[in-house]
Amino acid sequence: MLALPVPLPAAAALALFALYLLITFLTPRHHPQEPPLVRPKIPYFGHAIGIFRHGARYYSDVARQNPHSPILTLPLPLNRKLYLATSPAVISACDRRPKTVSFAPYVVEFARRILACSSSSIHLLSADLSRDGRPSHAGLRAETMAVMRRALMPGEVGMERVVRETVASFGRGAVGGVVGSGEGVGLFGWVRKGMTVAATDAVYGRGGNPLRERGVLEGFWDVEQDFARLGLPPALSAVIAPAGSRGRTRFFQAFRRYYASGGLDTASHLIKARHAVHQKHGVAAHDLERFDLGVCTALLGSMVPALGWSLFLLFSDAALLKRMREGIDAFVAELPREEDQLASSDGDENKEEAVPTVTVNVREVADAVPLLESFVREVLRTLTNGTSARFLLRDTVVDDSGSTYLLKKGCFLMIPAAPVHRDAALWGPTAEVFDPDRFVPEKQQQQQQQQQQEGARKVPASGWRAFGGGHNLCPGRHLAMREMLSIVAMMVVRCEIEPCEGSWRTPEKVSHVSAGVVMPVEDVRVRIRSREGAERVNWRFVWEAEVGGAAE
Ligand code: HEM
Repeated sequence: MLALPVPLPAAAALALFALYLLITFLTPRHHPQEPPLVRPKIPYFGHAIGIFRHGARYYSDVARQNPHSPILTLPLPLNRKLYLATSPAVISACDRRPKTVSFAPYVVEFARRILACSSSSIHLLSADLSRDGRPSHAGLRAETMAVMRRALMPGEVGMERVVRETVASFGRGAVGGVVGSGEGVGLFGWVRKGMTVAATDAVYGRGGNPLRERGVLEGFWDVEQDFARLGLPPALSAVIAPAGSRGRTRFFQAFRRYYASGGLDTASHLIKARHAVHQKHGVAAHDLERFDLGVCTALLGSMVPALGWSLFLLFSDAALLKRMREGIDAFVAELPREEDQLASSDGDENKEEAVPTVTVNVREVADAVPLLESFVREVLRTLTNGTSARFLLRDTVVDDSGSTYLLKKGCFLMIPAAPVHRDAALWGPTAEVFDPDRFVPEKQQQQQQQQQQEGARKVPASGWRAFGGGHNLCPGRHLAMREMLSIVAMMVVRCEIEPCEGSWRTPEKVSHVSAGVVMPVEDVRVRIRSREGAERVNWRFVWEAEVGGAAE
């Protein structure tokens, strides 16, 4: 019999020792000045598994379990480290250092893994980070963001048009489609389809909108669902995320046809301005369609669940709906009705009747009914699960109430919004409660006075982070708020939403990497019908000075 050179228990011990050495070697060292270390429950891999499985919710859970420090260190496999910042002071300190606490490396990784861009585009994006880590102001990424920020500024004609067309299209397509049919629909699925079509029609042009091609809309949402898995190497992601991989390919093909067939001619200023920057920097033709996956993710990823939850939380709360309706109905009742439009009545061409046109300026509604904006802000406060992701390009020191923390070059930094939004030290004892009146000015004043009397801290601007913060603060925030306020106001005026089951049931929530707002695990079956008297009106919901805009 062949004798083993080493007895079995000794070999096992040796192997374990080698593994221990390997893990020790690959476990990052912790400097005493760095934020306190949180060891994972499953040695070595624990945090990585948690992040992969639970996304942003994992950060909130770790923060909740470790309330003693405003910033924490999470060791990751392969010698990597992630800092988790949760206090407004540390967060503001990080936000103030965009050159060293940078988002740019994530953009490069996103383009490489999710958009699967060619090496030439990766090179162009990487050029935004010069050798010493300072972002360049003339690179592809910096210029693209600059034109996007400009195009999405309040008051920009293009931006106003996008809001108006999105709201009108949602009214025409989504509301017009279900009202009167009497059929049950899944509320969140209905919002998803209606908003995807409406928002992309407004941005890419209705005629050539690639999201209207068969299967592309569904494919896009499969990509969002499989987002984390699509970041793996393509051969692997095709196996473990087949729906997302197919959806991504279908999306790219549809956008390739869009550019090839001159779809850009009818696009919004936002898309045309981005395209001009791409041309200027020589982005390869086959990468154009890939960057649009990034645009659609930003445009819809958070907006769709946020709108779905807004409608759910409003229509499932009879008392809240009543208060909202009283305010908005009173405002709308005062508006002039233009009786000059004739419409044929229900297919009978000989019988025509006058249909009044009512133009509702939602900015004025929001001024007259502060509950509307307060409600939407509270939806975002309580259901946001977004995370500002950053990368340390140099060693940096940040402080909080006299304590200083060293953040090392090459580490990740995550700023999840949820722990800040649920911090009782900022929001008071009702921090965890959904309070639609929280942001109504009178209530805010009362709260501030009370906080002053109790010597408590005022909620700082960085305490509400639904749209992130600092240099990378969401440039679509005005668009998003205007569209949400307009669509909520329109639904209040025009529709009734009732649960098919007889009573409302709140769905469980899950967080997805690509969405800044939690998603429902299951949809809620509802019936949507027109409010009595609302169907024979030609409604126009506009924002601010666009009273001359196109009617539905
Ligand atoms: C309710 C809807 C929305 C929410 C909650 C939301 C939230 C966010 C958050 C949390 C970030 C990351 C900010 C950071 O890193 O600190 C972000 C970034 C971004 N958002 Fe939004 N967003 C919404 C709608 C939109 C819309 C409609 C657009 C329009 C295109 C948009 C475009 C962008 C872009 C381009 C970025 C990247 C900014 C950069 O790289 O500097 N977002 N958004």
